[in-house]
Order: sequence, then C-alpha cells, then structure tokens
Amino acid sequence: MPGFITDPADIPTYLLAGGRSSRMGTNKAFALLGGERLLTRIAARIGQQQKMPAALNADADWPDAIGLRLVPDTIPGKLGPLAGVLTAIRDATVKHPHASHIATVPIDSPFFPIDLVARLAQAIAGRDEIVIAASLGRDHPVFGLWPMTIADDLETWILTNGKRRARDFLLRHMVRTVDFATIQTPIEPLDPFFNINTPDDLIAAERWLAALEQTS
Ligand SMILES: Nc1nc2c(ncn2[C@@H]2O[C@H](COP(=O)(O)OP(=O)(O)OP(=O)(O)O)[C@@H](O)[C@H]2O)c(=O)[nH]1
Ligand SMILES: [Mg+2]
Repeated sequence: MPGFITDPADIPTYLLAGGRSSRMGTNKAFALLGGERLLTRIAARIGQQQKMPAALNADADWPDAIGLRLVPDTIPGKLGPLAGVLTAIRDATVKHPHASHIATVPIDSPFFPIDLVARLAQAIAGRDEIVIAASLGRDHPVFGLWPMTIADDLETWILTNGKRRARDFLLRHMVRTVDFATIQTPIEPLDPFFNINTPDDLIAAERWLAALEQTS
C-alpha cells in the first residue's frame, strides 16, 4: 500500500515525558544509561529520523528541556499518556497547521527502532487513521502516529472516561499496527520497545546496551 504521507521525516514529533515516574522514584528522563540521560538519548535517536527537533511534552516547571521546546499538558492532573497525545495534537494544530499527523515517543524506551516514524507512516492510508507500533504480539500505543482530526473526540474521552486506558480509546477509531522485529544481541533477542519503569529495568537496560555495543 502506498504511504499516505509523502515525507515521514517532516512529521512533527513529541517526546512524552509528562508522567510521574512513580515506579522509578525519581524523574526517569534524567536517569543515566551508558552515562547519558535518557532524555538526551531519546532526543538524539528521534533526531536521526526527523528533520525538525522534537518538542518535549512535560511539566511546565521542567528543570532542563535540553534546548527542546517545552509543551505542558493542556489538561492538568497527569491524566496519562493520551493527555500528552492530545497536547501534541493541539500544539501542532497551531505550530504545524499543514500536518495531518503527529508522532509520539516516550522518554523511557532507549532502543526504539531508528526507522520507527518512517515505518509507521508507510502504513497510513488515510487522513483519519491512527498507527501504533507493536512487537512480540503486544501493542505500544505510546509509539504512534495520531491524526489531527481526533483532537475533540480524544479530549472528550479523556475528560469523561474514568479509566483512560489507551486500548479503549483506540477502539473508537481506525487503527493500524506495525510490527517491529526483535533486535539480535549476544544475550538474547531484545524487544525494541523495552521500557524503563523501575530501577531494576535501568540495570537491565545497561546490560542490553553493553550487549548491543558488542554487536556493533
Ligand atoms: N504528557 C503526559 N505524559 C504522560 C502522562 N503519564 C504518563 N506519561 C508518559 O507516558 C509514557 C509511558 O508512561 P509510563 O511508562 O507509565 O511512565 P510514568 O507514568 O512516568 O511512570 P509510572 O508513574 O511509574 O507509571 C512516559 O513517557 C510518561 O512520561 C501524563 O499524564 N501526561
Ligand atoms: Mg513505561
């Protein structure tokens, strides 16, 4: 199927960092992996794919946005990742009025595919479609392309749906998923969407990083 978007590298991209990091205990965007902050690592990885620098969706009093444009949630209260998606769409409506979609990437998954946005964009066949990433039979809705047209429905859903599970929201729309393969390492195959939620995950991520460095 031909891609709907002519140049995926033009899709405005937003780093989701508006969570509580409650399982980590400290702001995980600033946790060090291989001596580098997660936020810096993720921004560099998305910078390899996209022409424009990503914007940072995070709290208004964020201590160090590393030069990225800071975009706080439009609805306060830490209502979950989809509040970040809504914020990104509202922002792009003003800043990038010609875009049909925006891309979101969380700041806690350092090994996400370097062709993520291009592959997601290839799957889009219409202006109103959502595309999300998947691996090992699981969906990862924080890695997605979101059409501008869903903004009002998403806002109503966030404000009225008690559980705010991303999976439930997706049922309301045309959604495509793109499956990504595991990454071969000397230890075992790595899920490219491995995400760091706890201090133990951070230790595991250091092991994965070392394994990946052995293969490169
Ligand atoms: N903008 C925004 N992003 C969020 C919100 N909640 C979670 N996220 C982001 O969504 C991504 C996935 O969320 P989690 O892995 O659960 O991260 P978290 O919510 O910070 O961590 P926990 O408190 O341990 O669940 C992370 O990049 C978070 O920063 C929110 O209310 N608003
Ligand atoms: Mg996570």
